[in-house]
Amino acid sequence: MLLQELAAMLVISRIHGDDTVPITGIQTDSRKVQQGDLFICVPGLVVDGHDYAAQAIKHGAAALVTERDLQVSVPQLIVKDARYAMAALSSHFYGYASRNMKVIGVTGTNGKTTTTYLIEKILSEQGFTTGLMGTIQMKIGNVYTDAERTTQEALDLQRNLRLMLEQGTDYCLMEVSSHALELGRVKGVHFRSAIFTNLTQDHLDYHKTMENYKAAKGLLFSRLGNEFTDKPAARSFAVLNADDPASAAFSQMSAAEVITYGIHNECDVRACDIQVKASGTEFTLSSFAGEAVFRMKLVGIFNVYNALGAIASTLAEGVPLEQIRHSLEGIAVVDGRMEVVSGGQEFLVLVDYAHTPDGLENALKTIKEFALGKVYTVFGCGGDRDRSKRPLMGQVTARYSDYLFVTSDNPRTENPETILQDILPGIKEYGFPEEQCELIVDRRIAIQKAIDLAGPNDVVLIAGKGHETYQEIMGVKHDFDDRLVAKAAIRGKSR
Ligand SMILES: CC(=O)N[C@H]1[C@@H](OP(=O)(O)OP(=O)(O)OC[C@H]2O[C@@H](n3ccc(=O)[nH]c3=O)[C@H](O)[C@@H]2O)O[C@H](CO)[C@@H](O)[C@@H]1O[C@H](C)C(=O)N[C@@H](C)C(=O)N[C@H](CCC(=O)O)C(=O)O
Ligand SMILES: Nc1ncnc2c1ncn2[C@@H]1O[C@H](COP(=O)(O)OP(=O)(O)OP(=O)(O)O)[C@@H](O)[C@H]1O
Ligand SMILES: N[C@H](CCC[C@H](N)C(=O)O)C(=O)O
Ligand SMILES: [Mg+2]
Repeated sequence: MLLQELAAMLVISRIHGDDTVPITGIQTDSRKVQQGDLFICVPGLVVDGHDYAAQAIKHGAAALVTERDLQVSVPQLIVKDARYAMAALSSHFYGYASRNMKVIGVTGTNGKTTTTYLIEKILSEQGFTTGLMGTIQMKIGNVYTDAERTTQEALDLQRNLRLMLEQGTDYCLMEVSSHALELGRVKGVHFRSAIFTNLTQDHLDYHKTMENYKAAKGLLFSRLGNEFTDKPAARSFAVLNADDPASAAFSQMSAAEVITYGIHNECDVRACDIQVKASGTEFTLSSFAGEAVFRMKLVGIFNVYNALGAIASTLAEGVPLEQIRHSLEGIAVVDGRMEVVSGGQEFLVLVDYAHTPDGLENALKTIKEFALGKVYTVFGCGGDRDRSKRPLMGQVTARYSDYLFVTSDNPRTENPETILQDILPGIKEYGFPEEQCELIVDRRIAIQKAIDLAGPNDVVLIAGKGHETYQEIMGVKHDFDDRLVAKAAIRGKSR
């Protein structure tokens, strides 16, 4: 493709130098540039991509996209907004793949990964080829790769959507984070439907206020369904949680057909007679497509919400209710979400990815519904992330636990001890007994202690890391898997 063809994607742009230079690839990281690539200089929050232009040229960049004239030897496409250019040029370069498959986006504070997994299971069992993009991994065809981020940058995202299309993908299930919406990572993606799970506190380090955070989530819905069509395959749907107050605004800003789900408020797909047990969850579903009793192995009332979002969106795709039920009942666990660790012990050990105040409250409330003995909670808070959620996480764990082990969860560049001290005020404020709370920086020791203390009928919740297989300290990822550490602790339990 010639540089001039890409330049034509932006009205406000000008080329310095030869506009007929061929472009064979696009890169935004100078370290990855190869001969013939177009290097887009992105001004970041940490460094400025313009400072890496020389390195990109040294690696063979055929041209640059910049926000200012850099006086360089290669042709330059000067644009107003490099991030916008990244989305627009990548969409064009990779042939607008999302227009030729159905992309289902899931946004919300908690439940995105789970909901995408449930939908993926239902649709693949209908014989559709599915792709996944989210926190745990990406699936293209039958190949799974570990994910670095929940939602990729526009360049990688467009490239991967293209690869999915080439593998014959019918449906791409995509987690859409608020960072992604705010930073324009999904600009240009044509969404078939968008699902909203819930909005509670997280990421205030980045968004600053809950209003901004909500507005970022809203972007997904404001872009849906701008035309009516008599072709069912071309319609779009906004699938909203009727029990979350943010849904009203999202409903208003979307032109797509709205389908609501929930438990408490009036809605289109509703669960009632819910029973939560350690072995699973049961509920009766009433919907525009009929009624059915669901007996899921997934634990927790929050998983009823995730199931409802999945049911509503797949009913919209025309999947028969009975088959949705069959698929959902077949799912034993979503990796690292309320995952049972068994080593023959007389108490229940659960590894869960709850890493927000609301996520923890949901996980613990669920445990309280079936726990016969005491509840031991091992948890921490991520470094370089929303600090204001730390005391709130302390408070909520104190409310529902008998023993607390406050420990590290990816301190990243922060001092681990400081993070624990940020959590403590919430625990104290609740009036939690001091002798039942320990601050232990080493997560392995914290897990061992909780398991050593637990007795018959007790429950140990190890929260925050779920599927993660590392502990990130000072930019280094050390091997660490809560499930393996818990298993070893059960084996080594001091009697
Ligand atoms: C806040 C945020 O999302 N930041 C992302 C953003 O960073 P940035 O704009 O500050 O970029 P930067 O690091 O300053 O670099 C600027 C440019 O210089 C380039 N560069 C840099 C160094 C070099 O040697 N050569 C070079 O060309 C970079 O490739 C980049 O294009 O662009 C970077 C490059 O793509 C991302 O790595 C970075 O993600 C950071 C690491 C991150 O941690 N993001 C998290 C918060 C995130 O996105 N989380 C969400 C939500 C999680 C959830 O709730 O599930 C997610 O979707 O994962
Ligand atoms: N619908 C829900 N409502 C509240 N909490 C939930 C819900 N679903 C899951 N959780 C809790 O949140 C944790 C994370 O779930 P999941 O990974 O599905 O969310 P996510 O939105 O993908 O998170 P992330 O923002 O990290 O990508 C779970 O382990 C569980 O404790
Ligand atoms: N996607 C979330 C995951 C947090 C998981 C937790 N283990 C942590 O490191 O804080 C984030 O980046 O904020
Ligand atoms: Mg996720």
